[in-house]
Amino acid sequence: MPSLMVSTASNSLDPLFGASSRDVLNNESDLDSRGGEDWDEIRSEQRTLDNNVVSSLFNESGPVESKKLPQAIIIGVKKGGTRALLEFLRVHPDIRAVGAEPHFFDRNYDKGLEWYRDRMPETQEGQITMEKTPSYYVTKDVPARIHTMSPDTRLIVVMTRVQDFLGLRRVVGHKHFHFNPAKGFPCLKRPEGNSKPHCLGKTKGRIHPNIDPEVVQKLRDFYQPFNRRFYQMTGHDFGWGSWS
Ligand SMILES: Nc1ncnc2c1ncn2[C@@H]1O[C@H](COP(=O)(O)OS(=O)(=O)O)[C@@H](OP(=O)(O)O)[C@H]1O
Repeated sequence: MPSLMVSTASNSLDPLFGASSRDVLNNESDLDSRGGEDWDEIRSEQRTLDNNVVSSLFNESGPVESKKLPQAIIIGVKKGGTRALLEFLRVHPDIRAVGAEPHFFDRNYDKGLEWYRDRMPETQEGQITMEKTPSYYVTKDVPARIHTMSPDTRLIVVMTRVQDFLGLRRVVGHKHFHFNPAKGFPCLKRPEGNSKPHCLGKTKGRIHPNIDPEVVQKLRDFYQPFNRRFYQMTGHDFGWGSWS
């Protein structure tokens, strides 16, 4: 299970963004934000989840709702399981999230905060508004921009293992998940009823190529000093590169 790093926008993430890393991944195909089949698939996944899972946990006759700027943003990392994390989080009744990646702080910043707010779902008092755009992690201007919006925004980075965060009530648990051996990861299921568990689509759970062990070793050696710096910053040794 991936883990999370949680920070607030007042904690600078600049050390993570070397000048050369600026926008380095923005030209890659972005399966969560491009048009076409993947997009449709995610939109339809979104609808299914909204209809089948989330809405069943909401009280329709609740107080008046309004759109708010996000208090928590999953900013990375790409391919770190950010979609799964967001979908799992939004099962919680105190979390409302926008399905599509808004890319506000990297690509759409000139559209302004009202444009951004308008992308967000309606929320009731006490609910947390969230979004995820993993390319924020590799865009140098993003931390300062989020800080300008609100220094209290929670920034979430998927690392290697899950910890408690956001101070949520314990509502979501094992009963909401089913491990799918073919996919190799857990999928959402409704705790009540016996409908089929809902897995994210074919862009998740790709078959990985075998990588030459020499190349793997080169990558480990290359990243070792960066990992060490990161362990120092976070005060936690993640042990990356030490497994065989
Ligand atoms: N439970 C669950 N559901 C769905 N996907 C899961 C899950 N757990 C991990 N993963 C793996 O997360 C990888 C995709 O990460 P992201 O959603 O962050 O991708 S993206 O950057 O937004 O395109 C993707 O990895 P790859 O298949 O290697 O691409 C998924 O397999």
